[in-house]
Amino acid sequence: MDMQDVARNGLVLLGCGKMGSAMLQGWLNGGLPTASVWVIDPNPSDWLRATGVHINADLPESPAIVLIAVKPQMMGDALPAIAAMGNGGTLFVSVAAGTPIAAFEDALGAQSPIVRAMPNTPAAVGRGITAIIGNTHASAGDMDLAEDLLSAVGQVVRLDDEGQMDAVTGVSGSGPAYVFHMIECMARAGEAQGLAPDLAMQLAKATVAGAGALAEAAEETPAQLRVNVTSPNGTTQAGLEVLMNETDGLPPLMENTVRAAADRSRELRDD
Ligand SMILES: NC(=O)C1=CN([C@@H]2O[C@H](COP(=O)(O)OP(=O)(O)OC[C@H]3O[C@@H](n4cnc5c(N)ncnc54)[C@H](O)[C@@H]3O)[C@@H](O)[C@H]2O)C=CC1
Ligand SMILES: O=C(O)[C@@H]1CCC=N1
Repeated sequence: MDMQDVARNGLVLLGCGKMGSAMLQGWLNGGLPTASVWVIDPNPSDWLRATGVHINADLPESPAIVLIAVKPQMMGDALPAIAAMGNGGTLFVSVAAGTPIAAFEDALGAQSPIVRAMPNTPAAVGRGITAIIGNTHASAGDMDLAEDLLSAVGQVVRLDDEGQMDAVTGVSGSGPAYVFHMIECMARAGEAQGLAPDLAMQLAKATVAGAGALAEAAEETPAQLRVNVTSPNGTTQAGLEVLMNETDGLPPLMENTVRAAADRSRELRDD
């Protein structure tokens, strides 16, 4: 099965909030026909209504893919709507944080191919990164199909152990929020140094976006790129002495941040 089969047999999206919309936007931009998409969501957004996809309509009996993008806490209410598609040719892909593959096998049938994925919201502009792992019934073809689908909205990496998903969630699933907060903080700090709010925000956004693009494109490591900015005894050195402090700078703060998110992912499994 490939993306043409997805267009032919249909894609069902269970839950289309922030993450579901980010991915759907990427697929529609990439050419997936709206007529091939069925969304189940009790509260469809204006954006979703305007896309022209089927919303809360009769579902195809055997779609190529069901993408599950509801909150982990809503899973029990939401899964019965798609349970009849289990144990057939449909591939289930869940992006829910915390919810383990075993929970989907219980709800959708032990023979169902299931891929657990952790994407992130830059998928909306084709710049996401998604980690995936399949259950024993997910064939090589199923994994390739999941990778094809998710590659349409950014990079895909495969995990070999479901236990890695909590750490992945702490780094890249939640990570965009850390970076957005860094933009907010840089802009606020610029204001504190006398810049107008709009200018401070423009400088902060462009700096984070440009540094990210350079980090991705350059041959050098991020550490070397940092050194390239840092003139001896110059301004960057003065700033980094605060930011890189091992006691109260970014290293312990980021370690605690990622740990807290990963711990929460572990807790969600047990909720
Ligand atoms: N927002 C993010 O950055 C990321 C979110 N995720 C995961 O994606 C999933 C969705 O998260 P968000 O999109 O942020 O949440 P959200 O709250 O924006 O979207 C959830 C959607 O599910 C719908 N919904 C509620 N009950 C339903 C039901 N019974 N049947 C069908 N739809 C139902 C809601 O109306 C809403 O539109 C979560 O499991 C989360 O862990 C994963 C990676 C990143
Ligand atoms: O905050 C959350 O629980 C979800 C999972 C990763 C990003 N957002």
